[in-house]
Amino acid sequence: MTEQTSSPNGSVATGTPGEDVETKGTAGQDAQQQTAATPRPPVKKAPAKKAPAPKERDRTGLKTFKRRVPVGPRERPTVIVDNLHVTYKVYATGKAASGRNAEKKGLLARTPAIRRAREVHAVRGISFTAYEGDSIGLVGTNGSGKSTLCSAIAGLVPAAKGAVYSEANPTLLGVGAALMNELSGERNVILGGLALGMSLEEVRAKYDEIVEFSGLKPEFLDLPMRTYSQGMGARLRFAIAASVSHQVLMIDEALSVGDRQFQQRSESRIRDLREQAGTVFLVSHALPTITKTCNRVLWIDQGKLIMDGGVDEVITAYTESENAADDE
Ligand SMILES: Nc1ncnc2c1ncn2[C@@H]1O[C@H](COP(=O)(O)OP(=O)(O)OP(=O)(O)O)[C@@H](O)[C@H]1O
Repeated sequence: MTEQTSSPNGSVATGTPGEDVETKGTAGQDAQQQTAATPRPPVKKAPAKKAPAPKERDRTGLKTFKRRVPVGPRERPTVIVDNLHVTYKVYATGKAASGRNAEKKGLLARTPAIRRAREVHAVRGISFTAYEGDSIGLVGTNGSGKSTLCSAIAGLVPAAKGAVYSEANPTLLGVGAALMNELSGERNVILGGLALGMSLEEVRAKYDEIVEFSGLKPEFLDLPMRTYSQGMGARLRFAIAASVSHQVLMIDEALSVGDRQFQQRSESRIRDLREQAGTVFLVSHALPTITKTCNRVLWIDQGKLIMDGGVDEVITAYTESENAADDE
């Protein structure tokens, strides 16, 4: 289990609270496998080095820890969110009315703008544990903190307080996920695949599958992404991201812009990812999509976790609360 850090090279440290930190990576595994396959002459054993002390906090304000007790595959926690708080500092411009503009306040006053810092407390003490095989829907009204929570899990926004621990580097797939607008769809498939850690050969091998999944017509692949509709862009992003297995994949409204056929394909792909023992978070206002793809739902309101439970239970409570608010 790792704390999600935002290290520039994307590496992730693994650890358990109170124990020493280990770095998880394929390089180390490869080295181990190589050692097993090729016998080497005995070498003098170096005195055991003291393992480095755990990182207290990185610049995201998150800690690193190592799991102590091995647990069964389906009970393996993949993400632990512990009393997480996220705040944004925003600057609101105000107008100081003075002199001949004294009576002209607001938009008409031509006096210098005053920048006032205001804090938005977007996530307020959320705690939960996600397990392998979980597909977790995040529901809540606009501005309740769902996207912020996902960004914090992905290490894209720092925690003001609390921590996020993650088994792997969570991948966040949002409607604004970074592809290059000036490049063609084809180039973006290659770029996106490389960004997800595939080699060029792997991307080439998966290219046709990605394009087919996206449902984009071949003639569009030569065109720059800026000429694509929002739905077409979202389909390509999802197709690229879904072409690799993710231990933790977060999808933030990225499915809502595709057509019905694409949504069905995506829902089925999310179920596959889940079955491959990954963890999927799905932010969506489309409750039927959540019902079809998730086994668990978190209801967030005003930055707080209101309910964490089975799909029917949480969706029913959330819908009732929404209906009651509409009646008021
Ligand atoms: N970059 C930002 N800077 C300042 N405030 C932000 C920023 N992003 C979000 N917020 C604020 O944080 C709060 C939570 O926003 P967030 O986008 O996480 O909610 P959400 O539940 O995902 O909303 P929606 O369903 O509309 O996408 C809101 O009050 C929002 O105004």
